[in-house]
Amino acid sequence: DHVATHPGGVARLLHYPGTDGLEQGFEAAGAVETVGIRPHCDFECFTILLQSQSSGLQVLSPDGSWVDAQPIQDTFVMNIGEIMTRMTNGLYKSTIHRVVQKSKTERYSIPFFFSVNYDAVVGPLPSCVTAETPAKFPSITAGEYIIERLKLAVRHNE
Ligand SMILES: O=C(O)CCC(=O)C(=O)O
Ligand SMILES: [Fe+2]
Repeated sequence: DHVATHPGGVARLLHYPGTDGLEQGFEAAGAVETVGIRPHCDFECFTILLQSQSSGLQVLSPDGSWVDAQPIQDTFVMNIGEIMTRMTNGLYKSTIHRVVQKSKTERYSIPFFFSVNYDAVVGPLPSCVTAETPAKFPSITAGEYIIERLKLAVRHNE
């Protein structure tokens, strides 16, 4: 529709080398911090992820446990991003996920982050705002929001 006439889109080409020897005692070794990607939500509207047949991607379940998103041949994983959460006023929740590379097999993945137009103002859609659930997020352009989140992520990794 009108917020996706010239949408932003970014793809990452990721390679996680095999981690020989980390399979046992992985968590104890504190390797979660160093091999893979820390827990995060994607910022954009949604993500389409292609992953090789080596596992590693995990999704945080509402009960607080990490669930393996086992690769399924010829399928993509879709993640809801934070812009979608904001547009739906929290109804569609962005998924917290991480990558824990503890396999001897190397892993490749290609996430494609689909944003709406960077100059589109995103905020809770009128159909998602009611008297019982007032707007939980201010409106902001998608581009400004993504820059803000990227800056935070960079600061976090310092
Ligand atoms: O490599 C993966 O499977 C996930 C990558 C990811 O979550 C990200 O780049 O935001
Ligand atoms: Fe991600």
